[in-house]
Amino acid sequence: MPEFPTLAKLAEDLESGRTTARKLVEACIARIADPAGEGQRTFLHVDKDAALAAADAMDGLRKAKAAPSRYAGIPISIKDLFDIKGQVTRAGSRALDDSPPAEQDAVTVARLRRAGFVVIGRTNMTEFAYSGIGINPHYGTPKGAWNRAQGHVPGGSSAGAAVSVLDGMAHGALGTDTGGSCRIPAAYNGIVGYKPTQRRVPLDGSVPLSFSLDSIGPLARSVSCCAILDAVLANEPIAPLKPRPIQGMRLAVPTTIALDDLDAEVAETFERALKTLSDHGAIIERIEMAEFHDIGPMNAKGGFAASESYAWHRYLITSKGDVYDPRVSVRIMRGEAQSAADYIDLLNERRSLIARVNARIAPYDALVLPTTANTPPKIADLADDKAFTRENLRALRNCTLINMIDGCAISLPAHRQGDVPVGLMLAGAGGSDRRIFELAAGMEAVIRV
Ligand SMILES: NC(=O)CC[C@H](N)C(=O)O
Repeated sequence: MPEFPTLAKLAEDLESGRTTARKLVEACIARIADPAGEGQRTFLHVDKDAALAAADAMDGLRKAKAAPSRYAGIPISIKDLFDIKGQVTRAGSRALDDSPPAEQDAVTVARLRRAGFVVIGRTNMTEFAYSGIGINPHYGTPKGAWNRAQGHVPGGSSAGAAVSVLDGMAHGALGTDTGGSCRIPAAYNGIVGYKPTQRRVPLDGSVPLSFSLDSIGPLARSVSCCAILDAVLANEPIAPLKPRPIQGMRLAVPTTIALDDLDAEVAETFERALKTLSDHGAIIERIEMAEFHDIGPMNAKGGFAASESYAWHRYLITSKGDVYDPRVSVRIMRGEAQSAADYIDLLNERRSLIARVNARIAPYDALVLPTTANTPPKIADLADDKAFTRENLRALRNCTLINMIDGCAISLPAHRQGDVPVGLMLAGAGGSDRRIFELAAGMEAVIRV
């Protein structure tokens, strides 16, 4: 598989004139169009003319020394969940086909454009962002990085986002993460995915799954690529990332739930990464997190996603229910049975959970855990609903813990070159985004021995 450049390398090449925005966009479009590749299933829409026009505009500004940032002209992909002015937002569904085109860009899309990034197209996703697996029965499922001849899932819901970065069809991707949807596809494809503290990045102009948990984040090829995109999304200055030395990092491994039922490759890779970190001087403590036991019962009636998505879908699903993926509609309809009191209980229980977990993890720099319990399953093995449900839960379980505690987290590739991709997740309390980036930058190079 070819190694594609980081945003820093692309910025250097643009600055020195070794490449241009037009060349970058043309190369991405050619890769998307390659009939032997995954482009057809990765993108739901590519506006070639608009991307080329934006690229030429950035090349012009750079020549005039007026580029809006060092990254101006770099093509990025946008998950189909976001509004792009003039385009219909379908959220990976057919139920929104008759919707009018968006009148304006989502706030996050507008921020990326303001920094000069070029929108290359809309990426495929699981319908309405449900599931961590990445299967879409309406538009096809892009094959993930692992064992392409056999066809393994890309992870989801930001499935096309991850594959677009993996295959050089874009150099960064805009995704969303409600229960792992930036981190899972990143882990399954050997790239980096980031879930920010929810409140840092505005949700305006994106289709909600669960507005309490939805977070908007990047998928890209390195920690610093994600930090750059995250800064743009949060409307913060793009500050150079100072990697934290591993020596002296205080890391906690939650032994409750997070290490249950791991595939052998996940367990081995995780333990090897911990050993490497400890050899480099990290102080690693395995801690019980009894609070995590509360989360399963909290979600027994479908959790926030059921009531919040049901509120959004209830009219649409009455008229268009037949075109929904039944695996999605069955989960949305769980919201019908939740009462207002159930929902209020959930809000209160979550508030208490966040306070207790934050107190427990306060002495540590970060939590460290496997991003997913499983390695990417074969697409063909998930035709059976039971197998799908089981693997979906194993994909989502660890990531969801962090959405429930209103935290932030990054998934880093931890496997050896050539092995099945396995992600290592570093997570912190809400608001510790900068620290998580600095810690991740410090360990990124050494954990992939
Ligand atoms: N969008 C996501 O992050 C997936 C999360 C969602 N909790 C699901 O179960 O499908």
